[in-house]
Amino acid sequence: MTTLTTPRISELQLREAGAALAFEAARFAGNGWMRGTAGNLSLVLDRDPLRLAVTASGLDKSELTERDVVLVDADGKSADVEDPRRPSAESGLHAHIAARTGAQAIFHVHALDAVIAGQLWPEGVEIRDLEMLKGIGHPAHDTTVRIPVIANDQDMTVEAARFDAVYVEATPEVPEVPAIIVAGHGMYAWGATVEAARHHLEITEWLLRYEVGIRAATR
Ligand SMILES: CSC[C@@H](O)[C@@H](O)C(=O)COP(=O)(O)O
Ligand SMILES: [Zn+2]
Repeated sequence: MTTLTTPRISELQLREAGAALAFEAARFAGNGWMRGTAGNLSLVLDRDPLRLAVTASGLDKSELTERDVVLVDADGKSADVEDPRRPSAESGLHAHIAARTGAQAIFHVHALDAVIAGQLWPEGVEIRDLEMLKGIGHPAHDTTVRIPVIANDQDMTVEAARFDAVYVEATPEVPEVPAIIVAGHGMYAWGATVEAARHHLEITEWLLRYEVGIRAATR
């Protein structure tokens, strides 16, 4: 059995996280958002110190099993000395989003509409007057919600800094926007539970699909 460097996290916890993430990945792959090896998913298992289960790198995301996760630390580095597998190349940004937002689940997919939206609106995608906005915690009317866009980089410390430059924390009046687009790459969404992160991902993708579609239809 693997000896985890964080004794509070058991092999069973890691497997359960792996099973939950494999289930979500199969669903998202079915939507065409995780083609081939694209995308990665994570779940926070401990806060102090921060530990996440993140999908292992380079795997076909449509056929993950409960074993296909790696335990990582706050820098996105493997926290399991005995696990030879590489965690997702984007683990560092997952860990940063978990730390910065307090989210428990962070999902990254290569949804095509997110990439097109990031190209069309590099300053952020402004959305208003759609009922589906309520699905990411915002009013359907009389307010404009901006999905932030950051540039792509292979260095996750660069991406983390770009995240901080656009992320707006919730206030008592205005909730956070639980999603971000990475230009030329894909999108991230997060939430307090696996289900909340999934809902935020699916609803944001719908909103982006609408914006891209209405733009094409009215040109
Ligand atoms: C077509 S895979 C592109 C990868 O570089 C990356 O962006 C990605 O989403 C998957 O990386 P991974 O390291 O497997 O988690
Ligand atoms: Zn990616």
